[in-house]
This record gives sequence, C-alpha cells and structure tokens, in this order.
Amino acid sequence: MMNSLYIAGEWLAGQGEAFESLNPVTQHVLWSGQGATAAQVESAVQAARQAFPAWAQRTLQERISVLEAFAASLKSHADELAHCIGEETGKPLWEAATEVTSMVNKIAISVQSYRERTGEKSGPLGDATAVLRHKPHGVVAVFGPYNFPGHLPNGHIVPALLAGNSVLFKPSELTPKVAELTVRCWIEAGLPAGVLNLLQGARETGIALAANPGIDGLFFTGSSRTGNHLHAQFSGRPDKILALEMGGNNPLVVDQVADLDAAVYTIIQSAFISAGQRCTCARRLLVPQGAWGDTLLARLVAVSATIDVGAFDQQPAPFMGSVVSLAAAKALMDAQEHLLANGAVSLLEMTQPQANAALLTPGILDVSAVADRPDEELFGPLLQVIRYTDFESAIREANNTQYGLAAGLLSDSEARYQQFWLQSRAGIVNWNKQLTGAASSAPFGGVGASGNHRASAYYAADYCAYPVASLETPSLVMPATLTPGVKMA
Ligand SMILES: NC(=O)C1=CN([C@@H]2O[C@H](COP(=O)(O)OP(=O)(O)OC[C@H]3O[C@@H](n4cnc5c(N)ncnc54)[C@H](O)[C@@H]3O)[C@@H](O)[C@H]2O)C=CC1
Ligand SMILES: O=C(O)CCC(=O)N[C@@H](CCC(=O)O)C(=O)O
Repeated sequence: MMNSLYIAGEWLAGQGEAFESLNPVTQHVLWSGQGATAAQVESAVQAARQAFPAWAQRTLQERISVLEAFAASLKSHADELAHCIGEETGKPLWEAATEVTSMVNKIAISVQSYRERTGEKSGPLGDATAVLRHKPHGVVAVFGPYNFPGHLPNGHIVPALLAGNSVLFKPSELTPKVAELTVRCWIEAGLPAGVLNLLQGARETGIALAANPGIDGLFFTGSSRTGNHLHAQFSGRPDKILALEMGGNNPLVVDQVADLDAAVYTIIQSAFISAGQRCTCARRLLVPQGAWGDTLLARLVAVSATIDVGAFDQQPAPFMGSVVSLAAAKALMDAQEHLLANGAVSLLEMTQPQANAALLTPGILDVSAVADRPDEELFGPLLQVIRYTDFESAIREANNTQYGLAAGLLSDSEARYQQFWLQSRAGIVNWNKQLTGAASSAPFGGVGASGNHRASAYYAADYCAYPVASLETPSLVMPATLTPGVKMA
C-alpha cells in the first residue's frame, strides 16, 4: 500500500479507510491510499509538539529562508504541480498555472504581512520601554478545500510556519495528490521533520484531528456546513484559535450601464470561472426589470452559450473545466431540477453532455418567481437571476442571505456605489470589477455564515500569532512616589 501520510519526517501508510482520487472527466484513478486513523493523528500531533519549540526558536530570518526555498521548489516543479492541480480538480491548465503562481507569491506577501501586522514594535513608556512582540500558538491544524487544493491550504500553512507554529495538514479527500506534491516541495526546501505533517483522509480523519486535545488552533477553509460544525465543537474552548473561511451566496447587482458587453464579460468572469467553484463566485445576479435588463440577459445568455467547456488539458484551452466529481455534477443537476420544479425559468439550461464525465455547461435560471428561494451556496456553474424594480429593493435582495462573503455592483453611478457599499454586508464589496480573483495582498474573509471574523490572505498573520505586550527596564528601582497605604520604612 502506498505511503500516504507524512509524520515526523517519514512517509507512512495510512491505516484508516482506503480512498482514491479520480480525474473528474476520464474517471482514471490518479491517487490511492488510506487515511490516517485517530491513533495516527495522535502520533502526528506528538511529532508536531516535539518539533514546535526548536522551530519557534529559530530566528525569523531562518524561517524566511526555508519559506524562500519552498518558493524556489514550487517554481522548479511548477509545470508538474499545475498538471496535477488540473487533472485532480478538472480546472484548465492555464488556470492551474495561475494557482501555482499564487502559491509562490504567497511567500513574499506573508513575510511583508508578518512584519507589518505582527512584527516587533517598541517605544518609551514612563521610565520603561513598552515592547510589542508576537508568539506562535503552537501546533495548528490546517483543513483545505478541493477547489484550490494548492493555494488555499498554502494561505494558512505559509503564515503559520512563518510565525513559528508547527502544522498538521489535512487536505480535501478529493485532492490528495496535489497535497502530497506540495509537501514534497516543503521537504525539498529543508523544512525540519515534524514541523509539517500530512494527514490524508476523509471526514473521519478530519473529525479525529479537530477533536485532538493536542492542537492549539485550527485554520479551516471549506463549506459553511463543516465550518459551523467546527465552531460548535470549539465552543467553550477560548484557549484554541479557530479561523473559518467558508462559502457564500454572493449577489452581483447590475444597474443600467453604458457598456453592456463589459457588463456581460464581468458577469461571466464572476459566475463561471473555475466552473463556478470559487467561494467568491456570483450566485445571484440582480437585474433591473424592463427592456434594458431583458437586452442584458439576452446577450449574457448568448455569450454564455458559446463558452468552451472541456477537459483540463484540452487544446485549444477551454474557459471552463469540469466540476470536481460526478457526485458534485449530480448534486448541481439535482439543484437545477429542484429550482425548475419550484417556478424557476430556464434562460440557459445547465447540461451534463456526457453522463460519465463531470463536465457541466453554464446554466442561467430566472428564479424571481420561486417562493422561499433556498439560501444555499450552489458550488458550480449555475447562476440565479432575480429581477428587481428599484435600486433599494436590489440592495435589500442582495442582503437577503445568511452569508456575507462577496457582493458587487456594476453601475456607472458613483453615488449608487456609495449607497451599495454602505448598505451591503460582506467582506468583499466591488464596484465594476468581477467578484472573483481577490488579491492576496488584501484581507480575505466574510461575515455572517461566511466566516468568524478572522480574515485570511493578508490578515492571516493575525490568527497565526498572539501579541505579547511587555513593559521592560533593565534594573528595578523604587518609584519616586509611593502609593498611599504602603510603608517601606
Ligand atoms: N471563504 C473561503 O475562503 C473559501 C471557501 N470555500 C468553500 O469550500 C467549499 C468547498 O470545499 P469542500 O472541500 O467541499 O469543503 P468541506 O467543508 O466539505 O471540506 C473541507 C475540509 O473539511 C473536512 N471535513 C469535512 N467534514 C468534517 C468534519 N465533520 N469534521 C472535520 N473535518 C471535516 C474535509 O475532509 C476537508 O478536508 C465551498 O463551500 C466553498 O465556498 C472554498 C474556498 C475558499
Ligand atoms: O487567499 C488569498 O490569498 C486571496 C483570496 C483568493 O485567492 N481568492 C480567490 C479564491 C476564492 C475561493 O477560495 O474560492 C478568489 O477570490 O478568486
């Protein structure tokens, strides 16, 4: 059996449930192995605990050097890694290559952020010096989603290691091969044994890791359902840090704009990039009632119908690859059917051209007439249109969600954008820009059911270390004035 786990600097066979990852289009097996059992999770936690003090005590510059060696290793394996991301997730090679670039860029951005947000500061305070420094939490678990199997776990792992934590990495069970390749790059970079441990496995492994008393924190990117579960599990544990980056039901409001084609292009980039499998994708498109809105939708449907959908390595390259699995494709087709049965009108029906491949064509449904629209994230290329009468009702509808990750406005009016910005409730609020493609140099996170106020990306430094405030003076001296009631004579 393949050695699927990396614990204390050794590759080991998992002893838990067997699982495999498949190319979502061809169904070829790409990776197979066994997950970590609770006992193996425990031994990884022990390894991370043992490795932590020495790693934390290295100088910042020594840790940065290892991170930079990791960036170099990623670069030297860039084509292999992009190919692996493409074949395992189904995303086209051009897009997988941008994911690898984001992973490389994460190093310099995290170093800058560490220095700016969690560095060291000092200044005089009375007859002492006030010093602010930061310490790592200790041993942290990182849970990754499948949609960016390299970039998103990397967005927790890099700042966590930089701050001096040791890490237990539990990747998505749908993308074990990308995780393995990433860990091999860390090994090539010279990361000491035990500082990063890889725990492959499905839900059972995740449950065992989240429940292990030896972790000091858990950084999670994934669905709102799992994130909520973890939040409940961590209640009453203020000693453990929990950072949750979860999904969204993101609104994109369209006002009547002069450049209709620019609006259509921006909607497509917002809704259908990565086959709709980004947490920032537009799920709900709010379009004004009337002739202009009708024209916009007709053009959107016409252009969306021509979008190239194909295998990750198809040439010429498609815009959209597949969704991650046949099961995900089925769930999306079922969700479309459910909406259609409840009064949605199909403007462009999402289809699955081949039953045994997870390729879906873009879908656009007008759900204005659907009563009690489910406030759920449909994680795929299915855009729901809601027609609105006036701008105030569009903003109300945009906010009509438990989530709060991303919201956008396409409008030529700055006054309307100001109103939208003030009244919308989300961690990302864009004006005339696509909802997707958030910058790593900015904080990234949502409110409501989208996160727990611990933004990631540029602000990840904040949850990877805790501040220590010190008042320091080299010698102990009596104050000139004593407090009343204390007699030193
Ligand atoms: N806000 C953000 O930054 C982002 C959010 N996402 C969200 O991620 C989702 C897609 O990713 P998925 O991999 O499907 O998420 P998921 O929630 O199914 O899985 C995430 C991780 O949690 C593990 N897990 C599942 N149940 C668990 C449990 N009960 N206890 C412990 N661990 C458990 C999984 O094995 C996996 O490692 C979408 O909802 C998307 O919106 C994706 C990317 C970014
Ligand atoms: O985490 C970062 O460095 C920046 C945020 C980011 O990359 N966002 C992407 C991915 C969204 C997703 O996770 O699905 C985006 O906004 O497209």
